[in-house]
Amino acid sequence: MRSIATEVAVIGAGTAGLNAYRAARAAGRRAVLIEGGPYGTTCARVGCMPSKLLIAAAEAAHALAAAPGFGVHPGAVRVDGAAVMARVRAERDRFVGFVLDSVEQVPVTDKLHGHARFVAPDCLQVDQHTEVRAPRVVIATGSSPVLPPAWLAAGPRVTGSDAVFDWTALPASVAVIGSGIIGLELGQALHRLGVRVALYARGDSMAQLGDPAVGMAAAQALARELDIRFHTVVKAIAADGQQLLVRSRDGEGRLREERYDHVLCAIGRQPNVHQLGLETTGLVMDRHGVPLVDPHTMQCGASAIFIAGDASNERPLLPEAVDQGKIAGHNAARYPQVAPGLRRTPLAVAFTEPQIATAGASYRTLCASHAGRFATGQVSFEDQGRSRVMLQNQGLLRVYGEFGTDRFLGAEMVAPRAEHLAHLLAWACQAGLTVAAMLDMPFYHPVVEEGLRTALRDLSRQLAQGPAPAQDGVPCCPGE
Ligand SMILES: Cc1cc2nc3c(=O)[nH]c(=O)nc-3n(C[C@H](O)[C@H](O)[C@H](O)COP(=O)(O)OP(=O)(O)OC[C@H]3O[C@@H](n4cnc5c(N)ncnc54)[C@H](O)[C@@H]3O)c2cc1C
Ligand SMILES: NC(=O)c1ccc[n+]([C@@H]2O[C@H](COP(=O)([O-])OP(=O)(O)OC[C@H]3O[C@@H](n4cnc5c(N)ncnc54)[C@H](O)[C@@H]3O)[C@@H](O)[C@H]2O)c1
Repeated sequence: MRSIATEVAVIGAGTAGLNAYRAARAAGRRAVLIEGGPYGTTCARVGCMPSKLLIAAAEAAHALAAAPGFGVHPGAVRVDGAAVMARVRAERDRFVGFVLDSVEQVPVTDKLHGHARFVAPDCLQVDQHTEVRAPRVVIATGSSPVLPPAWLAAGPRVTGSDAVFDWTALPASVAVIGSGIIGLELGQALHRLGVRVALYARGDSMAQLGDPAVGMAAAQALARELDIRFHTVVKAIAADGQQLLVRSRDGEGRLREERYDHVLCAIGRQPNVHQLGLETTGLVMDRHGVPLVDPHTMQCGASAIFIAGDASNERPLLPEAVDQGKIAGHNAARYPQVAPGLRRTPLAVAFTEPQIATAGASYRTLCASHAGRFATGQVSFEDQGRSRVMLQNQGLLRVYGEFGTDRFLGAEMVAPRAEHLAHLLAWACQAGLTVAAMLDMPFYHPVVEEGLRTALRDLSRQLAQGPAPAQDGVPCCPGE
């Protein structure tokens, strides 16, 4: 085994790792980037980009299906599944190509291929071929889908989301398990492309939502179109000829057996930290076995080990992987002089229709941090002018503000064009605006943002009334 020495070792050449490597080099350190799988990043190969390509095709099909509502009759619509998937794969490959170009810019001497694991806090072993001595390490190993072995045993047609983007045609039927972001985005897209989809949700949670009222509105809006089996647990999956037999039990205890061509398992992702030899590092772990990390410095305890991206299990989203990677790489280079980096207001968007978005503090966070100290304003999009014009008049937006300061705290929504509303709200939140200051901003007409203004006016009224007096026995969450 050969041995090399460097100043900063980065494990994983995904989005977080590439940003960490560049930040460490920019700070003047020698660095080595270690990658165990294919280059190209999860985002470009099997994440954000191919999923949005599939959704874009589904939106095109849906626009035709919705056209008669406007008196426009497009005639017989045919979805060419092979062509849909060919475009998804071709565009995906193009995006991956851009990442590969940037990896090419990394000098060969700074790149190492193989799986790294710690043998000591300052020493990594890469496969069986190289020992890397590094006084500072960034863990940027990403995450993997949770795939129960008992389900996988039913055969190769039980998969996580990665496999979908390599399909060369659309199957006739798919069972989607999980009502998180991946299950809802891909389940709705496949349904709109003509695939028979049933989505199994063990409860009634929807994507990242925690506000029960918004969650219910999302469940109603999506279930209008998609076959969602709420409170239904998948008990077993078995091979049945060319198909898969899914056995499930619903909330009333009824058992069902149904056949599908594929099962898409979307029950969450877990950080890739369990094969890293972390037991040799002395780091303190949380209950999931992920090292405890300072979210402002990305430093694990007082050690010279940093963690970034999905591996940190903090906010497993692309923009966070970029920011965390930069902070981790910069601080690894400066260790022991670490400093807080820029963490932005939380923002998350599920690209369903209507879109599901959260900005700023979530309802659940506020129930813990601001119990009885925040007010809620809301608007339904059912009668919102522009939304009705577009025949997209469904959804609910709830905005939260702080009693006493009038400060805007956050929002949860299922709404038309929520990606844009959520950006506005995240910016307002990060700028520390009060609700009154937000209402002083311009609102054009007729726009979906007028719905946001209605919700803010409602919030303003609730804030002016002050918190409701606490009542014995009544859970005192928001002042609503
Ligand atoms: C279907 C899907 C859709 C998504 N859509 C969105 C979206 O629309 N918007 C959004 O913001 N986010 C989205 N995400 C999330 C986003 O893709 C991730 O948060 C982001 O890509 C994580 O980047 P990362 O650098 O942490 O991990 P990765 O890009 O996965 O990089 C980790 C790298 O580490 C390597 N590695 C692992 N272990 C080792 C080891 N021991 N040694 C060496 N190398 C190792 C892996 O091979 C991998 O290349 C989506 C995710 C999925 C799955
Ligand atoms: N648009 C985006 O930004 C986007 C898109 C896709 C993925 N992502 C990222 O990827 C992450 C992973 O997505 P995900 O949807 O796999 O996970 P998730 O954590 O968002 O959702 C998993 C869902 O599966 C359910 N579940 C768990 N175990 C189950 C079981 N045994 N049976 C049935 N249901 C079960 C959970 O209750 C939850 O609703 C997301 O949290 C997000 O960070 C983001």
